[in-house]
Amino acid sequence: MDTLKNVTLEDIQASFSLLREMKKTFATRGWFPATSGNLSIRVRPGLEIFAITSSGKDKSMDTPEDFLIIDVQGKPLTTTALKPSAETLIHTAVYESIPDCEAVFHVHTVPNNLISELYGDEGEVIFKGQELIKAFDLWEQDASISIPIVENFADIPKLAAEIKKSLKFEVPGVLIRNHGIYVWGDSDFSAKRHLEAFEFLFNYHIRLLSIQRKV
Ligand SMILES: CSC[C@@H](O)[C@@H](O)C(=O)COP(=O)(O)O
Ligand SMILES: [Zn+2]
Repeated sequence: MDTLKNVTLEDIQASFSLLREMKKTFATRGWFPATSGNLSIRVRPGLEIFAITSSGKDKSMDTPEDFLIIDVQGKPLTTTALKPSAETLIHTAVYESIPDCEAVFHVHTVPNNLISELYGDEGEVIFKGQELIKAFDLWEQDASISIPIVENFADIPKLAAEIKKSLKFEVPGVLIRNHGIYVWGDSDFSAKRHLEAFEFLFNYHIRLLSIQRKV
């Protein structure tokens, strides 16, 4: 098991400041309504030590209590009164399933909730014919991407197991019905790129449907 001895204080501070910047950027976009959302990153490549947002905080505020360090079981690795995100097991499920995963981001937005509800019965939503699909490293002319949608179980271990079962190696995201999206990447940069691309596709699709008066 990886312990805190494997990382330096600088590693931890760097991961906290990276999460702080990301949190600020997403909060400015209104992606953390009502304390929702959570973010994590691997503190050092190859180690199962992660920085994650603490539970129940207003993610648009910047405080000294916003982040803590956990292991791959989701247990805090420091003595702290802070609680890791209530959805920590989803983060650890993704890190366990995707070997090169370095960052996992979760946001609740109206477009991602609408898409998850519109296509929830199908268990997936497929996008094609959009330039932004290239953000997922899909470069072919008729590339398409299918994003899995899972039901929103209140029981987090069950939800995490469901996500683990549904996630696809080549698609860096899963929608949870009427809840939000989890995305990841092999760096914080690519996880952010994936999240922005997903949200663009969702926004576009909802707006197109409403212009066409289909919703
Ligand atoms: C009203 S906040 C929604 C939460 O239940 C949850 O879905 C969420 O995203 C934030 O939980 P958190 O424990 O703060 O990480
Ligand atoms: Zn959530």
